[in-house]
Amino acid sequence: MTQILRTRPTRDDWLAHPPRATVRPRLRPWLLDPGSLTARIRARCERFEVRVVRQAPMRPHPDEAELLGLRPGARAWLREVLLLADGVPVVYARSVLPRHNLRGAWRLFHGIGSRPLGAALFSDPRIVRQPLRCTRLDVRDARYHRAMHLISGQLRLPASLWARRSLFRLRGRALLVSEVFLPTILTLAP
Ligand SMILES: C=C(O[C@@H]1C=C(C(=O)O)C=C[C@H]1O)C(=O)O
Repeated sequence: MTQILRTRPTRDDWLAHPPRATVRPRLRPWLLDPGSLTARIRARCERFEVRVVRQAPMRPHPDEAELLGLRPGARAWLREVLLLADGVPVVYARSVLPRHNLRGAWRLFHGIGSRPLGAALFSDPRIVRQPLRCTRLDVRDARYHRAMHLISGQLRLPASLWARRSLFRLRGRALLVSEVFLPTILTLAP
């Protein structure tokens, strides 16, 4: 019998609240904090660093495209970074911006370089964050494998990783930011 792997997570797998039964208590504040993840990490380490892994036009994950109202297969601007606390990767983050949103107000996205996106997002009162959603990524999801690839040799990944995401809107135009928490996030104070 051929096993049909559903591509997941689909939209309905992203939850408004992390389930108490499956999310470790120390991880919950990281999934739920509506503030800047950059600021939260910075407050818990000596040296914070954004390592830009890729910033280029790419096809987003199907559920990302759906959330951004892009037709399947459409390309968008993808920014992938690792956030490091005292030299250790603690988050794999990916931000997706529809290319037609790149002009105008979201042009900040283009030139941000290795400065943390969050610093720009949370300093502009015109930018509104939509509610956070979270999910557990496992080997069925390309983002799990991407995180695995990016930190291969540095960390051993568990069978699944919790992630959160939210839309940021500026003049109605959306940017999707997703943050995958690596096991090392638990070495920081909750
Ligand atoms: C949205 C934020 O920006 C962080 C920094 C990012 C970047 O520099 O690409 C991406 C995602 C976030 O973890 C934040 O700090 O909350």
